[in-house]
Amino acid sequence: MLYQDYDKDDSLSLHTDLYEINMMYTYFKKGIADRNAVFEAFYRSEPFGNGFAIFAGLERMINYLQSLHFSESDLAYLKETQNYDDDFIDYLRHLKLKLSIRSMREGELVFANEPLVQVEGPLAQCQLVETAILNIINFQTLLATKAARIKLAVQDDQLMEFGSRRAQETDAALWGARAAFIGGFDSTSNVRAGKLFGIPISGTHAHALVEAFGSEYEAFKAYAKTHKDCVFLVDTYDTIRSGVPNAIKVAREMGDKINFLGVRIDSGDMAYISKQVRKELDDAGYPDAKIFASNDLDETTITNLKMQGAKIDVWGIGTKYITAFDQPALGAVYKLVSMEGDNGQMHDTLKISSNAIKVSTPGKKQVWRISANTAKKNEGDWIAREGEDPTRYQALFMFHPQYTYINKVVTDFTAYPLLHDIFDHGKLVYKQPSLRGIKSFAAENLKALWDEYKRSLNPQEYPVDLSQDLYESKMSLIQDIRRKIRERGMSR
Ligand SMILES: Nc1ncnc2c1ncn2[C@@H]1O[C@H](COP(=O)(O)OP(=O)(O)OP(=O)(O)O)[C@@H](O)[C@H]1O
Ligand SMILES: O=P(O)(O)OC[C@H]1O[C@H](OP(=O)(O)OP(=O)(O)O)[C@H](O)[C@@H]1O
Ligand SMILES: O=C(O)c1cccnc1
Repeated sequence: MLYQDYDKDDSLSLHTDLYEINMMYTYFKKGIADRNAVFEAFYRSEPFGNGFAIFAGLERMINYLQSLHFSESDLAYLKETQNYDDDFIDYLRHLKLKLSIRSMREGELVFANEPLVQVEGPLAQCQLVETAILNIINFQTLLATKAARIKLAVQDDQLMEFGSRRAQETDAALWGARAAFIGGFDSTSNVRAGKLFGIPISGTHAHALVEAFGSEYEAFKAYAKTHKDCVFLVDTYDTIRSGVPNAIKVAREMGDKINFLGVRIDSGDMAYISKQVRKELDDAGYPDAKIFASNDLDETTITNLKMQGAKIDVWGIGTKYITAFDQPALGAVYKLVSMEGDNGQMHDTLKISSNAIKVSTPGKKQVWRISANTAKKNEGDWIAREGEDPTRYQALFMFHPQYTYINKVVTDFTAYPLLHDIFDHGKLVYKQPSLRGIKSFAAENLKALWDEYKRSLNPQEYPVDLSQDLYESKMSLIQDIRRKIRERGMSR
């Protein structure tokens, strides 16, 4: 197939790893494809050494799941390349989403080892959607978290997202712009993201404009005559000697005909230069003109520049945001936690590993956020078996699932569940809030988090605890499996 034949790319159902369809085939042939199963997606450690993550990706996940079907061209391709029998191809032809899905809401604060998405339904369908779900939430959650880190560094300054040219292809630029907005950016330079998602778009101009006119004065003047809002890029030749004086000259000449919003610097020592530029603008009578800065910035450089007293008002962030430069993957996984057996009963499943952190927690679960009523801050999250309700306790015993001697009793608390129903047996039952709603939800959530979990360097570990019942059932399942392995003589 050539790129031109991409009109045949008429569904996202093959956006999965081959092994998922191979497993579906086995389940189908062995008659267990429609057995009920529960999978949960979670990640194992906070990205960027952060103290929290911001969940994102639900919008795209919903779109993907709603349109899930195998097109005739998908089926023809599978038939041509794989040795599947016709009855399986026919089964895929008639596949209709039957899954029940619960998920964190976009903009929710989430933490390592808690289920972010829970998929329940026919085993084969649960398996099919693994790759796309992980693909979507891994990227978008990682990026929304990176955005939140950058937002915490700039505090109340304005943040512009400039990443498209450096993103890992077009989808990443688009959904990365959306995740940036959720995490705290004010605007994006990506016009399509503006059109599709309603994110405010904004931009200045590039060095090319100055080079095209051959002089800063000519370029700024031409721009000013064609635009009301003007930010001039002043570092093409010499920021202090030529860029800023030319910007001021044009601003004076144009007077009220333009809004002289400020100047952008894109190179050099930004602490030193911004202070100089601030003085020039103030002395020229433009104290409200803002200083925009860009050039490989991230939360670390921003924090450092602020420490140096840089006079920067607006931050343009591209490469290091959109590529999640310091940690390019979140590493969320998708694990089977419960499965219908031959007797029709559901039983917990578990993946054991010699690495303690990789031992999954069995059973279908709910995550409860425990919030202290007086402080109005989160005490921690409490993962419980489905049906357990912490609100029935006056005092809640919370303990670290690995170091159980780290524990506390919480009284006077409010508990609320974080996993929400999205699909019920294939039917969408969730109404997505507006993107602005999601953005303010994220900001509100961050207010309920103690500062100790929000600092960018070595934050405190937020408590993600298991209920006593869940802890005990996990321990007893581990013992059971170990015993069975020993009895079968498979262990050393
Ligand atoms: N005062 C400062 N303190 C810390 N980092 C800074 C400071 N000023 C600039 N930076 C950062 O230093 C890095 C290196 O900038 P560099 O010197 O390579 O840019 P430049 O050479 O001036 O510009 P370019 O090569 O893009 O034309 C950039 O990530 C920039 O954001
Ligand atoms: O540095 P980022 O965080 O990625 O922000 C986006 C960069 O894109 C533009 O530069 P361009 O791509 O034209 O190249 P330049 O950096 O060499 O000027 C802009 O001037 C920023 O420097
Ligand atoms: O508008 C800008 O200044 C901009 C947009 C994208 C990349 N760099 C800068």
